[in-house]
This record gives sequence, C-alpha cells and structure tokens, in this order.
Amino acid sequence: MNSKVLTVEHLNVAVEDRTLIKDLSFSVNRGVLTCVTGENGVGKTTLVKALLKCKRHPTKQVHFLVRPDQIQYVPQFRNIDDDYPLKIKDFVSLSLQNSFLPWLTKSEKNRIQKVLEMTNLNEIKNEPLGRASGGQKQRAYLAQALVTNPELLILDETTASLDKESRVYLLQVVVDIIKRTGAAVMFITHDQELINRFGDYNLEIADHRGVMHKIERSDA
Ligand SMILES: Nc1ncnc2c1ncn2[C@@H]1O[C@H](COP(=O)(O)OP(=O)(O)OP(=O)(O)O)[C@@H](O)[C@H]1O
Repeated sequence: MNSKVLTVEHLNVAVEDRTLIKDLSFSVNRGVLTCVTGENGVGKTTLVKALLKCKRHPTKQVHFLVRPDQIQYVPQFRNIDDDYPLKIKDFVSLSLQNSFLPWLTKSEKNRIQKVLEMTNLNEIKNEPLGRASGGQKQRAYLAQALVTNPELLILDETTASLDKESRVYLLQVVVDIIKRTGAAVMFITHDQELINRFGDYNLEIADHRGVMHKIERSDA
C-alpha cells in the first residue's frame, strides 16, 4: 500500500527571485496522511503551487507517479457566500462537468452518492451550499475533490476556519477516506493537535529547509 505518488529531489522553491525553501527532497506515499507544517510565510502554499505546476510537465526535481487527473487540490479560500444557491449534491458534481456527456451517467450519480455518504453529507445533500456551516462547506469541498477518485489529495489549511469539534470531525473523515481508498493526502496545517493525533508524516519547513519525519501518534 505504501507506494509513492510523488517524489521531490533537490527542489528550490522561490517567489520573485526570493528563495523560500532550498534543496528540498521528500516523497509522499499512498495510504498515509503527510502533514506540511511551518510558520506563516515559510512557503507551504508556494511549494504546493510549484508542485502542481509540474503535474503535467515533470521535471528532474518533481516527479508524480500518478496521472494529472488523479491529483486534486483543495484550496485554502473559496468565495461561497450565504446566498450561494447550488445544492450540495450539485456542487459536489461540478468536478464531473468536464466529462463527455452534458448529463451525469448512472455510474457518476452512484459515485456522487457514495462520496456524499463518505463525507457525511447525505442528509443535507439537497440543501443550498450557502446555508451550510463552515465544517459542512469544507466537507463539500472535500467531496467535490473526491468525486474524481484522486490518488493524491492536497488539502491547504482545510480546517483553519473551523471550531475544534469540526476540525477533529473533518480529519476523522479524511483518515477514513485514506483507509477506504488508499489515497495519499498532503495536509497543510498549523494545528499541532491534529498533526499529533492523525498525521503519519510531517514535512516540517523552517529556516528555508524542509525535513520529513515520522509522527509518533498520541491517539489514533
Ligand atoms: N505571488 C506572490 N508574489 C510575491 N510574493 C508571494 C506570492 N505568493 C506568496 N508570496 C510570499 O511568499 C511567502 C510564502 O507564502 P506562502 O503563502 O507560500 O506561505 P505559507 O507558508 O503557505 O504561509 P501561511 O501559513 O501563512 O499560509 C510569503 O512571504 C508571501 O508573502
């Protein structure tokens, strides 16, 4: 199960000629939660953006071992206001809009239903997304990413705006998805409690360097 989905070797990450991270090497395995941590501004999001740029064009430094369409990124911020009218199930299905047919096939509908159940949104799937709570919205973003069956899921501070109970609940959903699907998850976070409780590996960025280490779990 622990086969690699991504290898990074001797990568430098920069913005506008300013080097944020030097000589970074790490790999990401299937079936585990890899946390990406570090102080504000060390370059976590910039790193992920640099990686995603290489998903269709591998370089010597960044090599994905999964297809570009098997990689999903859930960004830190979305503009979903209270009036956003789309039902949760329709929002989740937006990921499939690029498919060949203008309507959903039976297997796509089944897939959406399964993902709504995996993310515990089934009971509110007909509610407008704009009315959902912060935690429910985050689960809808997660569900939208999951519909395409990703092998690698990158979550950028998904839990940052949530209260403690919703943060723990969301991570429980993520860990359950990892167990069921064997996907690899990279999770950018500042939340030490979630890292200790749910993380398998921590890519810690500090002083322009990144070091990966295994996490000793405080709870499972
Ligand atoms: N497009 C850009 N142009 C110029 N500077 C940028 C750009 N994007 C990010 N930066 C700068 O690069 C640095 C790293 O930003 P980044 O968002 O990657 O950090 P981060 O570790 O994800 O921070 P946080 O934990 O606060 O989200 C910051 O100093 C930021 O201001």
